[in-house]
Amino acid sequence: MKIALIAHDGKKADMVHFLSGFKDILHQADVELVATGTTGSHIQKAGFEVQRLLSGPIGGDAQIAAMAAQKELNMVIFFRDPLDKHPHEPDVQMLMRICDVHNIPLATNPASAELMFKALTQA
Ligand SMILES: O=C(CO)COP(=O)(O)O
Repeated sequence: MKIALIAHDGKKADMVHFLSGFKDILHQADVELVATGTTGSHIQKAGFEVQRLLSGPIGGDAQIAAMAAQKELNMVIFFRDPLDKHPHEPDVQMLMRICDVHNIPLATNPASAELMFKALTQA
């Protein structure tokens, strides 16, 4: 199970808080985490093992999209900040589109992500 994690700056604390509530699942041997650069450093500091890609604005979102297109991801958690502007908005839209093209579960807020993670515990 490979899970991609991305959070805009205004949502990084929410991401760490969210993941901390699911430590048991996330520390399982068959769970791999991958994240955009800065999100990944926050996640690492919180004690999780995570593969860090480029920072979002310089291509990290695009790298995650490429992994999704190659069917390397089982799930994408992308906490977007709808109240902020992002210079790489085209990459953000592209990543979400690719998830839809390939039918990859995508959560863009903690409530949806929680439902998806709870489903994992029942699988
Ligand atoms: O910009 C992002 C998502 O669009 C996230 O990138 P960082 O994790 O590098 O901040």
